[in-house]
Amino acid sequence: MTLSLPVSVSETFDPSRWREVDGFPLSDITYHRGVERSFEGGAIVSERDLPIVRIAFNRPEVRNAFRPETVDELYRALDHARLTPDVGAVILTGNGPSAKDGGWAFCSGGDQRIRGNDGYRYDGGETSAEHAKTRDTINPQKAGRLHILEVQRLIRTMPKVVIAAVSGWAAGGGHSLNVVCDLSIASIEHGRFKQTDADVGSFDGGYGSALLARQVGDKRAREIFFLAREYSAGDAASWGVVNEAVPHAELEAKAWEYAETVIGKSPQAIRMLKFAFNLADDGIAGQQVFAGEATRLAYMTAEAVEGRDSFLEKRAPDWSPFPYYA
Ligand SMILES: CC(C)(COP(=O)(O)OP(=O)(O)OC[C@H]1O[C@@H](n2cnc3c(N)ncnc32)[C@H](O)[C@@H]1OP(=O)(O)O)[C@@H](O)C(=O)NCCC(=O)NCCSC(=O)CCC(=O)c1ccccc1C(=O)O
Repeated sequence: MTLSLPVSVSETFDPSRWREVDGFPLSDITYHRGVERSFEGGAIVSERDLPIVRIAFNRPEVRNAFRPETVDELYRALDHARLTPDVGAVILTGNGPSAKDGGWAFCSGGDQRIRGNDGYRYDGGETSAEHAKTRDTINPQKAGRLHILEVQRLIRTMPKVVIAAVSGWAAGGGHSLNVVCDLSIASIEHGRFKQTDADVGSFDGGYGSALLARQVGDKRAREIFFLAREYSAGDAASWGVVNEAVPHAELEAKAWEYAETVIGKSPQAIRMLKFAFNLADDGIAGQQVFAGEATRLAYMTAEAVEGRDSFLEKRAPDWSPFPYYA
């Protein structure tokens, strides 16, 4: 097999770090796995997977707005990353710039052109031209969806660290996606933030507002939603909406650095910490996720093995070797 670099998908993308993930027919996002390569005379002689993936919105001409197909693809890629046991960190970003006007976006939320009364509508396939997709091209057979909220829950509950690399606009539902990611880095030149939900008659009354208030404080969160004013990457860093603002050219390298640091830690400790951070805010659902991991740990003990084996061997369990710790 000849090893080669992947096609570049964004000006911020470094093909030497990534390979395309096979088996995913994608149109609205891109999905790559981090690799370490060795070269001889300019040719790649070997390639080793690293525990990092890169998932990116790929609709730069509409500021990376999402339609139901985008959300389906995003969910599938994130879930694949969740289930891949040797992946520990996910970088979520937006490809760019727009070929139309050079603008950059992380994500501008739901695609307003195909918003119906019951949610966002699937494409009817009448046109493949991205810019011609309007409410007249939707598929009338398929119900509207608001399943970006399922993506939010997946990011929140996946036992891996999701790092937002905010390459441009984070607006509306894109603003909320940044909020729900575990860590965030924004481009100083192009990272711009605006919570436009109330401008277009939408409202993220879940993580997008509640977690934002945790991050920036209640008054500031209300300001961001009620006034819907644009704010900069610098503001976002000083308010706690992102961890750091860095020069655009360094954005993905910084995200990689964060991911590399995270995967240098104990997978179990990171998993337990992420779920512990979520627990109080997520109520019983958060407790369930944390307790699920605690159960996995318990299954690894001789005490739990004795419980299973005694059942299978049709005998009374012998708990005597196991102290009542205090
Ligand atoms: C993001 C902007 C501020 C960028 O402004 P600017 O740089 O001046 O670029 P524009 O010229 O406006 O845009 C370029 C081009 O892109 C098109 N476009 C941009 N955003 C969208 C979009 N969201 N949908 C469709 N098209 C978009 C724009 O029309 C231009 O196209 P041309 O053909 O070239 O003219 C600015 O673009 C902007 O404000 N965009 C809209 C932001 C917005 O309001 N988004 C929707 C918020 S509501 C939402 O996201 C709902 C999400 C959801 O599903 C949900 C469901 C249930 C509960 C909660 C949620 C949730 O909020 O998450």
